Amino acid sequence: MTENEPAIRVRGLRKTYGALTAVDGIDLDVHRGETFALLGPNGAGKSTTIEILEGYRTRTSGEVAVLGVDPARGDLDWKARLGIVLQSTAEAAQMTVREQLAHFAHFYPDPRPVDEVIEAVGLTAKAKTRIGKLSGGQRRRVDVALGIIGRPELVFLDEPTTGFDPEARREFWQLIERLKREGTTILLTTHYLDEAARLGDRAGVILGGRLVALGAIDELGGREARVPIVRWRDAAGVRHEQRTERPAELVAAVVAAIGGEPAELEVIRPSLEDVYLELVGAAAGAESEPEASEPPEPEASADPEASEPPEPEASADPEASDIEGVRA
Ligand SMILES: Nc1ncnc2c1ncn2[C@@H]1O[C@H](COP(=O)(O)OP(=O)(O)OP(=O)(O)O)[C@@H](O)[C@H]1O
Repeated sequence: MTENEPAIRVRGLRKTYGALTAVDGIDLDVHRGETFALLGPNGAGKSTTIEILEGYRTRTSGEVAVLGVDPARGDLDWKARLGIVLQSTAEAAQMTVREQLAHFAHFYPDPRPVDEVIEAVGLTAKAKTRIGKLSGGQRRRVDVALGIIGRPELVFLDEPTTGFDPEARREFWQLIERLKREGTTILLTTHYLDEAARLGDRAGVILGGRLVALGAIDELGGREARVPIVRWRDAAGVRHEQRTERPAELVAAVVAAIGGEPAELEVIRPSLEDVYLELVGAAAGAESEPEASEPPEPEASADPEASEPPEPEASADPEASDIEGVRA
């Protein structure tokens, strides 16, 4: 792959499981060295997308290149350039943390030192503990450690901090920031919007298998969505709310008008979470309305089944069950 080629290039990606369309025509580039957050509610199609990129799932149609390689044809050398943290991983319960990491380090040409990785995920005190005896959050840290032990160019993190306590999440953020500084490309899915905002350079929101918003973290949803809101209560007790690009000016004017401190004054800058919830809410509202762009209308055909045309590739799916393949 060339310098300018994105780390991940996706065009028209579709995935159906029998009659269900889980991914419905996604176009996406993730640039080298960037941290991209893929956001969306449960069942939106994030894991399906990520697992296709990792080579763990076949796609129904579309083009995909990950580090210049089609994941459907990725060999072990290609896999060794990736770091993968799946949503859940079955580790060897009988092995200690250090044994497990040392075992996986052997699969890679230039692994990170085992103890350095153990420290980076905050498991130094548990290095000699059997994995079966770790807490859920501690096991998740082992998953993350396994994902980065091979010094990957590109890391896939599928809900990496689920089950972490707040302190562990902060430590994890520091670890990701370190990977970013080293130039690692990161594709992250998370339900924690503060995490996406803190770590992500850009984000995409996926809903019903479609990418409905894409952009820099602080621009997602458009400029309008980010305009600060000023709220206060006037001397008569009436509540006011106003959106303005110049909140300080407005507050100064209100103070001057009231002749003192306004009651219950708040200046709010909508967060990524506010914008995300608005996007998801708007899409849910639009879904209940008829879509002009998506025929057929009832009168378009005499065929009662014409509203759900069977698609050639949507028939028997050989992998409609579980993830195939193993970690590199
Ligand atoms: N192996 C499978 N067989 C059949 N349907 C599947 C399979 N895997 C996922 N699906 C369906 O595809 C859709 C997308 O699922 P996916 O796991 O990609 O969503 P997600 O966005 O990752 O959700 P979550 O946030 O809950 O992890 C869902 O409706 C899910 O039920």
